[in-house]
Amino acid sequence: LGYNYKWLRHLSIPTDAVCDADTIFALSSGHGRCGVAVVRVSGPASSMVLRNMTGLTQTLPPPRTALLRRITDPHTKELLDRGLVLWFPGPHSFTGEDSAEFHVHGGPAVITAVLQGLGSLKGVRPAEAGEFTRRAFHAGKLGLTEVEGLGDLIHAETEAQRRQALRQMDGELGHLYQDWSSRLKRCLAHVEAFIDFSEDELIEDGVLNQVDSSVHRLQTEIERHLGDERRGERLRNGVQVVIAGATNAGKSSLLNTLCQRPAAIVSPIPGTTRDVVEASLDIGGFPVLLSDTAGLRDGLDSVEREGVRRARQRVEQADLTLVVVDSTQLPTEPKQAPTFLQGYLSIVLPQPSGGNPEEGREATSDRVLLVLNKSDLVPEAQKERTERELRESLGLPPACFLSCHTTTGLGDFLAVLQSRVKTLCGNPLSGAPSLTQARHRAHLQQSVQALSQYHQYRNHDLALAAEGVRLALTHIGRITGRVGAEEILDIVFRDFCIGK
Ligand SMILES: Nc1nc2c(ncn2[C@@H]2O[C@H](COP(=O)(O)OP(=O)(O)OP(=O)(O)O)[C@@H](O)[C@H]2O)c(=O)[nH]1
Ligand SMILES: [K+]
Ligand SMILES: [Mg+2]
Repeated sequence: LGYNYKWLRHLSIPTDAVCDADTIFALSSGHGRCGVAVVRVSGPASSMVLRNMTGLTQTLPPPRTALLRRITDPHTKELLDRGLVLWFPGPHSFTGEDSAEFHVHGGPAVITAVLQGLGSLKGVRPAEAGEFTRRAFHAGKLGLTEVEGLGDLIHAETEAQRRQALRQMDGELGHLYQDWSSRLKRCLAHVEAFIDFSEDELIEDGVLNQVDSSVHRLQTEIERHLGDERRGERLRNGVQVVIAGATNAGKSSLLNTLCQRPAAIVSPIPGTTRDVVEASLDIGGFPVLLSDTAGLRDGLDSVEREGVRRARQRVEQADLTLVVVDSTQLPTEPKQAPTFLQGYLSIVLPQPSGGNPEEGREATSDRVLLVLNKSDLVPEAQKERTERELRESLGLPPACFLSCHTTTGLGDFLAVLQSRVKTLCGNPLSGAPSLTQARHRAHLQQSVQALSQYHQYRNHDLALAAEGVRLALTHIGRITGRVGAEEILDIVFRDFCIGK
């Protein structure tokens, strides 16, 4: 276990999980027909596996160097394929153990034959989901946030997601949490020293004041990290964009235009859409989960009413709502357009309950985009004057004229949409690394809460105050995996596939 032993003591992991002597193997490249498939092997028997499968009886290949070999069945010696083999002696491997790789032709029969050959060797078994990464974690090659970053990198579908995941895998988020953790440890050590030695006057009085300000600074930093309006989580999970509006405004047409396929049924019959229809989009490198919803009206039948209920629910949860308006319904006198649209918005969006109306208006502007659809049916002059009126009227969210039929105005609309989505996700490369997971958020919130326990008891019960710091430390430790419960590890590794 080498140098990792020190912090492994803090992990309540059954020792058999750490010292698993099995050698594992799995197909690490994607499933299905492909040019090259990579089969990975890790564990103490890796060198034996390599010898038996490649006929390299005397010497092993030089470390980390590809060698073209005949790959054979270990028992019958039948030729299975010719491919590249690589040898990674531990600890300089992904898992920290002796490992090997076979790069073979990606046909299903070749892969099956190689996997069967490996499985027939003694002490060698198929890997479980995430087991390679789990071994890397136990060997101290990766922290838990790095493991999660790796998982996100494997699942990243857009450019911005890839950047954020890579940053996390590189350890930036882990370092931030590690830094908080070591500062908390120092605070705890000082409080405990004060408890133990202050009566003998072996410790100066200023120590506690220092701890006070350190704890205070930490609280502020963690709270700032928490106050990111979920940008990192949004980038990781996708921005929730909901299309809403009256029946027949062209909501489903907009969904289909944006995802460039007939995902939702379009028809001139009002009340066509009932179920929420979803599509994933990549908007300028940012992930968007777009939902089309039922047109809002007092439903005629119970099914439509349920559709409207679901639509309203989606709007409430949305990061951004595209409110679609049929432009032919706009007043022909452009001066009246702002008032008309204010009224339209108040029907589509849930009414803000109390609070400052100015604030409510600002929040609406941020979370809404008006799409004035069917612009092909509106005279050019009326459009221009309406646009001018809308620009000059305060308090309305930005509005774009668009025709789903001719796609006129689509470019401008996409530019506005992209800049909104970008703001909602933040730049994954600038500033401090983002909070990316609800799991981290929960522990950080509990950590901040525990720190307020410190302040609460600081003047009358130092033992309880110290307990607050200890608790805060435990929660940060749960994020990085340094202080771990097996369930947390299970949750993290479960998200990996076999071969990772
Ligand atoms: N001229 C014109 N017609 C459009 C445009 N967009 C949609 N339509 C038509 O408007 C009608 C309603 O379109 P849908 O996309 O089904 O409208 P919806 O808002 O999803 O309707 P519901 O699901 O019933 O609420 C269809 O006949 C579309 O062809 C447009 O840009 N121009
Ligand atoms: K319709
Ligand atoms: Mg529809």
